[in-house]
Amino acid sequence: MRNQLLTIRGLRAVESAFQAQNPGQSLMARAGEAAARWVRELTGERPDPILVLVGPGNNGGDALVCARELMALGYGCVCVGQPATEWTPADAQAAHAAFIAAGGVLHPDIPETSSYRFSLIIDGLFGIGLNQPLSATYAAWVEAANTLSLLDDIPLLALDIASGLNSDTGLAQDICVTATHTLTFIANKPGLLTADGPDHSGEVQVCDLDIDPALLTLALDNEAGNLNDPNLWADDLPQRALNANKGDAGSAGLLGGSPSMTGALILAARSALHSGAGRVYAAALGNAQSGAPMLDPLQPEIMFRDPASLREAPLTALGVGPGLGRSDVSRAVLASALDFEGPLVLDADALVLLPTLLDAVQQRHEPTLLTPHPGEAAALLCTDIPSIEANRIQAACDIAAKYHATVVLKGCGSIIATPDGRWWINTTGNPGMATAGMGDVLTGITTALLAQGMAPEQALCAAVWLHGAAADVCVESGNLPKLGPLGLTASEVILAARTLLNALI
Ligand SMILES: NC(=O)C1=CN([C@@H]2O[C@H](COP(=O)(O)OP(=O)(O)OC[C@H]3O[C@@H](n4cnc5c(N)ncnc54)[C@H](O)[C@@H]3O)[C@@H](O)[C@H]2O)[C@@H](O)CC1
Ligand SMILES: [K+]
Repeated sequence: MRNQLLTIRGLRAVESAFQAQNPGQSLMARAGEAAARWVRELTGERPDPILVLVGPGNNGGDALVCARELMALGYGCVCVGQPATEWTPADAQAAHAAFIAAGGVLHPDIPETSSYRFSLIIDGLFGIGLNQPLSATYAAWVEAANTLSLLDDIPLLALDIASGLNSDTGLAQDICVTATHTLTFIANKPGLLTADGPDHSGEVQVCDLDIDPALLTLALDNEAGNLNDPNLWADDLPQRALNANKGDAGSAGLLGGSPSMTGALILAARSALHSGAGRVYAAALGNAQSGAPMLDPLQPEIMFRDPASLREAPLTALGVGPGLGRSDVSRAVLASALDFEGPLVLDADALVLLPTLLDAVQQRHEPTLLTPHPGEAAALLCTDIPSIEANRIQAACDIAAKYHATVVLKGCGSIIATPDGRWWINTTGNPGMATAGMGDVLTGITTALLAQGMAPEQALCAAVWLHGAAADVCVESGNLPKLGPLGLTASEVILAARTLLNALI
């Protein structure tokens, strides 16, 4: 259950099902109490006052329940918000009434803090009900909260989701809370994990409010996704029998490397080799006279072929695109690769050329996997990058459906999607990966796992997870030497991914 990612529609369905099954019980009380518990952990007993920002709906109700709990324990709370009106939702009205009855005061604005400091800020302005830009007053409170948190190093705890962040898409409004912690209710949400979400959510804890898991499963709609987690695919990772020979571990082919971009092909091939493929073949566009490599001196295990003869090798998976270029020759090579009767990974320039070969890719009988970054995704859907980033999950699902392919839309919170509309969000990885060659490494890992017999969905989820986790290992502060985020190289990620892969089998 903890791996499920619910859209707003799914969350509303769970809420309704809960209310139908448990009339009179308040999820808001559970949410507010859980928030107060985390505040106590974060601040310790009897700290300086806590600033509580209270919005007009149920998110504000959560904040008032939390404030009332804290006040009962002797905490000073400075609560800022508008009084309840006839339009305030019923649960939130009850929270307002109980707060006032307990002696609480709602301030119309954030008071001057020159004589004291806050120990923590609670963002209870908006949750999943946010459906328009923040008005001037709320925007001013958000900016003040962000500034106080940053300048005074104060924890900023968002209830459910940072105000200003879209729970489905992870898109932040121009003014949006930058939380250091988020306590999210019922289930995890895609908007916390992709696009702007991670930058605005801080440390995320999921509080399921003790909802019966069966009810959650029943109420799930077909839009729900999951976290990409090793439990989904670790059992499917390649195994080596004691009696194995290299033929049992598959043969990965990599095709690309036009004259000015041979490095991309070499990185992909090295990555496939270090991810367990029994044999790795690489073919660069051009010929020896035009400078195409026929040997990688640092990795002489890779067998180079020319593009025309690559398919004569006993390939069990083929990756096309790293350094492919966009020339007529590149397109012709790609068109011919679409006939490959085995799993095919398409990346980089192959993706940019693919819209002109739509029929051919749709008609493939064997699995196709696409690994676009947002720019390549825009080319695949004949749109622009902002349209892709506006709804990354939708974009990944649209590409998967259009090209009949298993897809990863790379970026912060990579989205893996299948043609039947299922999707996962990957949470490994870090900004150190924003460097040339990283995508080629992912192509190599994916092609190698497919070559060794993994199914497309599992292979892509595993490759994306390993790729990000390897980069995380490289930059983790406990691990010396610290290899990034600045200056992390794709080559270093290849080696770390090998270590993680072997730790998981
Ligand atoms: N309904 C339930 O069963 C539960 C709801 N919970 C809380 O309730 C939240 C959802 O509550 P609501 O649906 O009341 O929505 P919110 O509290 O997120 O938003 C309040 C209302 O403000 C209005 N609004 C949206 N954007 C605005 C803007 N920019 N400026 C001014 N007004 C705006 C909308 O009409 C919205 O309904 C969740 O995120 C969660 O925090 C929790 O208490 C758990 C249980
Ligand atoms: K909030």
